[in-house]
Amino acid sequence: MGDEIELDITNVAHGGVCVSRYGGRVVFVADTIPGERVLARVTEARKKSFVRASTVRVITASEHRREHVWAAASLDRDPAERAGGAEFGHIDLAEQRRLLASVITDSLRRMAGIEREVVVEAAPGDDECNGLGWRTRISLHTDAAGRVGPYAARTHTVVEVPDYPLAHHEVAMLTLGLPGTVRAGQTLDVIAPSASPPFVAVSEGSRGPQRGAARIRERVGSREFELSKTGFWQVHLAAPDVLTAAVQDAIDPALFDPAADNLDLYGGVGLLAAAVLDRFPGKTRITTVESDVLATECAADNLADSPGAYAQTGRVDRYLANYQRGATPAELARMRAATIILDPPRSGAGGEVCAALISLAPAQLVYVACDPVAFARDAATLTAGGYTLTGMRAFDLFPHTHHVEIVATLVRSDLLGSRSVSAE
Ligand SMILES: C[S@@+](CC[C@H](N)C(=O)[O-])C[C@H]1O[C@@H](n2cnc3c(N)ncnc32)[C@H](O)[C@@H]1O
Repeated sequence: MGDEIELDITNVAHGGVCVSRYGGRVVFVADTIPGERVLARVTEARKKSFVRASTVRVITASEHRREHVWAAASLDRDPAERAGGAEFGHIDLAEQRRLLASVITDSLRRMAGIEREVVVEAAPGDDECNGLGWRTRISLHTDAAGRVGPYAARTHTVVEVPDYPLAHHEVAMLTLGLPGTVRAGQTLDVIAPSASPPFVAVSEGSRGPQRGAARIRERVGSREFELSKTGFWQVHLAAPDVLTAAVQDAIDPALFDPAADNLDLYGGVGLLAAAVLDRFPGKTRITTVESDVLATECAADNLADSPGAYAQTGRVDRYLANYQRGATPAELARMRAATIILDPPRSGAGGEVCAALISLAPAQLVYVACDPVAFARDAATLTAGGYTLTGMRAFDLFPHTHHVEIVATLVRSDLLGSRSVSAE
């Protein structure tokens, strides 16, 4: 710990760090780029197999190195004081996307044995503003010394910063007038919805505020969605539109049966169910399954104009297990004809949910993933269980960070090339 060592950086790893080797051990190095030689300080050495380090000085710079978009996260600060949340901000945007693509490709090859190239696509408008101003939500924290700010990278240490260049301008404006009477251990969620006034929600602890009945509104195309004040919503300004269009494109229309038991798993307030209903208007049936009661109530209201839409509160694993236990032969047939959208949290759907999906055997899955490694693990299970990855796109919905969104189609392998599928 604390040693400074010279390292040749060979590769990018998942999590916004790069890889080097030193004395036979793998080193995960922050704030660098493959191809660079850097002086790095060891910040964690608890494990035998690897250590962590942060770049202190660049000895040989990559051609892709740029001045960091956020001075508070740059090499000018001591590693312990660098703001978290912009770990790729020193790399040009095109190279950031190539690195994200290689993490996706490598994960799929290594974990699922799937060879597939992918291009990480920019969100509309991001290239024009160098990937800044997209965050409609930020979480800040407070400490006993009276500091208010983000956590330093990979820590729970609050650091003060003079600006928030990734934040939407309404969020950035609000950070200038944060409540002056904060106490240690509070979280301040600064939020700029697209169809409600911006606001700050103050809560105790780092687990986010208690949700209340108060709602805000977000606009996506010609639709408006209600959600509880600090409920889940896509963070990038353009993400709801981008994901709506991507999910609509990802559904194979030849395999879509409006009368099937179509599902929007991890459905939140119904954004992706609405995408399905708008793509296949009329009598389409779809149920959102979401564990957050307030989000489900909002989903029911948001989808109320579609008679075939239903919102169910519950954990996805339990919902699928109950379905399997109680389904009639007709229901099982409607499930085999179904299109299932799933948009799980970062940890992915996991083995139990994938096993239930394999057993229920819906015609096609549209998997929206925010973690390439969790996605690759689930893709391995699903492809071993009778699905084929037929399409995959990736989107840079978190510029200057290591996060990336994947939208993939997995079709039941016996249906490949089918002209249509029906529950009848
Ligand atoms: C990535 S968000 C997606 C929400 C929605 N699809 C959207 O785009 O707005 C994941 C959602 O899954 C919910 N969730 C997390 N674990 C769950 C589980 N085991 N069962 C059901 N919902 C879950 C969260 O509350 C959250 O709303």
